[in-house]
Amino acid sequence: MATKPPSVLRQYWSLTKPRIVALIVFTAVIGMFLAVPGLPPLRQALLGTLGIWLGAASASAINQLIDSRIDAKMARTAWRPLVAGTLTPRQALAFALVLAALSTAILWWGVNPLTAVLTFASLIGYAVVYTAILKHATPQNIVIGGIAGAAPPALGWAAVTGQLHPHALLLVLIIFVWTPPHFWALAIFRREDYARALVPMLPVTHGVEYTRWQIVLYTVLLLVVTVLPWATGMSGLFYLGGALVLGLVFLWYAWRLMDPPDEFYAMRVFNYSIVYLLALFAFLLLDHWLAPWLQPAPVVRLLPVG
Ligand code: HEM
Ligand SMILES: CC(C)=CCC/C(C)=C/CC/C(C)=C/COP(=O)(O)OP(=O)(O)O
Repeated sequence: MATKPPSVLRQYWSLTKPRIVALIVFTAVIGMFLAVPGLPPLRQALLGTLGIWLGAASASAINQLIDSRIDAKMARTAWRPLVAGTLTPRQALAFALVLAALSTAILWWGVNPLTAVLTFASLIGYAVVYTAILKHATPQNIVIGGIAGAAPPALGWAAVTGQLHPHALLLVLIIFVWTPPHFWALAIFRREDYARALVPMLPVTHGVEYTRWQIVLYTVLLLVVTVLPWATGMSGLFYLGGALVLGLVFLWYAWRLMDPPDEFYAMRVFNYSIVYLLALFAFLLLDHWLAPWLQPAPVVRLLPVG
């Protein structure tokens, strides 16, 4: 019996890289919650989430449109709708433009112009600067391009406060430093794909051994950077404990990758990177909510009467 082809709706859905965008939106939502005590204003939070999600989804669709020729050469991406021909480039472009316009309109009029501008800049940063230029120009492509993927917590923060606070930039810094170990672990496993598609990813240009060292170095840096929310007074000891445990496990994974038990081990490191970021941001939020209860009780001074 022939299997039914996936519906058109599903094709458009996959154009938005839904699982990656889900984690991106999750970090934006945490940014919103951390920006204010208690709950963020409902309208800004809902419209902000929708606008950021549409912006990231549009960027992903443009990325697939620009990349369709290299996606065709890679086993991991050869099934994508623009490669398989189940969607035409014209359909993908129209879809991406509608999402980008909706994102900008919702954020500009429903949230604030700052969030609209920053989200649009992230969209261009990923869809154009990273995909069309950096990806083919330098093995540092994902380090520089990582700024766009790291921006969402600041977008969420700006959505509910109308400002960019240094604490929001700290969250951006964390994702920025997380991106190289996240991606290079996958790139080690998929290096033949990238070599075939002539994309200068680090394991192709500098070899696997060098890339493993870079992963270890960035993971150490990540451990240091994740202490900063506690060191600057943004988060408490509950967060710090979680960040240190998660970070040390990441470091252990990265260190084992230097001499891996099998060739699939790099994918285990990659999968852990995703669990790591989810859990780290969950710790930030829980710590933020638990703070009033975890604060040491104020010392009551008994003043002598009279
Ligand atoms: C320049 C920055 C980044 C690069 C180059 C990158 C690269 C990749 C690649 C190549 C994949 C595999 C996708 C697939 O097979 O379809 C992936 C998966 C993933 N990435 Fe990233 N990524 C980046 C940033 C981010 C950011 C900022 C997040 C979220 C905050 C993220 C979350 C994820 C998730 C959740 C997956 C798993 C998707 C799934 O299981 O289907 N990535 N990434
Ligand atoms: C507006 C906004 C918040 C934008 C966020 C930008 C965004 C969606 C970043 C994700 C980064 C990412 C998935 C890179 C992988 O692209 P790739 O081309 O290297 O991966 P591929 O080979 O799987 O296509």
